[in-house]
Amino acid sequence: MNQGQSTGSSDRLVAEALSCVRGGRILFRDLTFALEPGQAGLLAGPNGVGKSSLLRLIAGLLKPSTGSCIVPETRALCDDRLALDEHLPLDQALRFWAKLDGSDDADVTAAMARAGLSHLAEVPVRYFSTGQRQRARLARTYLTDARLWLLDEPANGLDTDSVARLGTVLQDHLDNGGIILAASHIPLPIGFDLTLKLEPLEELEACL
Ligand SMILES: Nc1ncnc2c1ncn2[C@@H]1O[C@H](COP(=O)(O)OP(=O)(O)OP(=O)(O)O)[C@@H](O)[C@H]1O
Repeated sequence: MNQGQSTGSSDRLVAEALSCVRGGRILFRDLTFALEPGQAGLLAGPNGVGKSSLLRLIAGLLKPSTGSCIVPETRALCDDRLALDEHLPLDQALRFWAKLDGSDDADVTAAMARAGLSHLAEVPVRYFSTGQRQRARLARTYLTDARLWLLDEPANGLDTDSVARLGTVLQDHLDNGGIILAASHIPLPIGFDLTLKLEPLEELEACL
C-alpha cells in the first residue's frame, strides 16, 4: 500500500490524488481539488460515502491511503463531537479553550454572540437542547482564529433563524480570507466555489 501524507502548510487547501480506506473499504480515490483564501467548498453525497472521513483526513486526524494534502497551518473541525465540558456554564467551558488558543474573554463573548448564545452564557452546557448544542459547537469554532474551517453538517438541528445567522458568520469568515469546506445535507446560505460530489465505490475490499 502506498501510504499517503497530510503534510505541508500554505494559505491554500490543496488535495492531491487523495484516497481513503476505512474498515477495509475504499471510500474515495484520486480526489484532487484546491480552495483559495476566501473560497468555500461543499461536500455532497449519500450517507456513508466518506464526507466526514475526508474532513477528518484534512484535519489531520486520519491518514490518507494515497495522496497528499497541503493545508493552512490553523484549522478547526466542527463535527458532532461536543468538545466542551458539559458541567460548566457555556462561557466558562469556552474560556477553557480560549486560554489554550490564546483568545481572551472578549473573544468568548463575541463567539457566543455570533452563535446566538449570549443569553445562555451562564447555563451549564448539559442543559442545552439539540440546536443549542449545535450552536455551542459552532461557537467553539468561531472562537478559534483558524483559517480553514472544516464543518461537518453545521446546520444540523438549527432553526431557520440560526441557519441564517450561520450563513452570516460563514460569509464573514470568507470575506476575511478564510477557507471553508463543509459537508451538509441541508442547503447552506452561502455561495460555494466548488462542489465535490462523492459517489459510492463498488469495491468491497481495499486494493490500493
Ligand atoms: N472508525 C471507523 N472504522 C471503520 N470504518 C469507519 C470508521 N468510521 C467510519 N467508518 C465507515 O466509513 C464510511 C464513511 O463514513 P463517513 O462518516 O465518512 O460517511 P459520511 O459520508 O460522512 O456519511 P453521513 O452522510 O452519514 O454523515 C462508512 O461506511 C463508515 O461505516
